[in-house]
Amino acid sequence: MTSHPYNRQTPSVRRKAAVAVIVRQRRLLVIRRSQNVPAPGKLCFPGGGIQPNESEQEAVVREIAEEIGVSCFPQQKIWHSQTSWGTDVAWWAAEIAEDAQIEINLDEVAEYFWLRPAELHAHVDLLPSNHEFLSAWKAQTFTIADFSDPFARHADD
Ligand SMILES: Nc1nc2c([nH]c(=O)n2[C@H]2C[C@H](O)[C@@H](COP(=O)(O)OP(=O)(O)OP(=O)(O)O)O2)c(=O)[nH]1
Repeated sequence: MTSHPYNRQTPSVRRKAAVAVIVRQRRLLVIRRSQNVPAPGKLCFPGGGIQPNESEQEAVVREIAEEIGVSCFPQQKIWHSQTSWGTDVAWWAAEIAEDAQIEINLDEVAEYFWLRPAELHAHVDLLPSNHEFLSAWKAQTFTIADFSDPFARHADD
């Protein structure tokens, strides 16, 4: 048996998820998953499973409201992947208001951070599929508006 964090899911059930990539001042909004959810303690983006009859954008909006208590505005689908445990993940660039007050739902989220892509890439607790996302970004498989060279050192870093 493999030991990935989601291996208790039935392989024949293809699940879909949508996550929000939220950027502020060259940093990404990252959550640490609580102890009550699969992959406890891992770092990832806010997001989650898409419910039946829900669009990817609707799932992003709902999950971000549930997890971090803010309104979120999906802008563009930037990537799509399939995890090693068979979940289809849609990666959406999304915005929150500059003055949005983040209030995490402690049932699902232990804490949140704003991290540079390089810091996240090097983090030992990063969810493996998010590592793949960062590698694809680094390889310019996709781009994110106003953030063309995410791993370059910057004067403000
Ligand atoms: N939330 C989130 N899920 C991610 C990321 N990267 C990634 O591969 N996933 C995968 C893990 C899961 O297979 C799926 C959604 O996970 P989840 O556990 O957050 O979703 P959820 O709370 O809605 O779970 P459920 O209620 O649908 O069972 O997407 C990410 O950055 N954030």
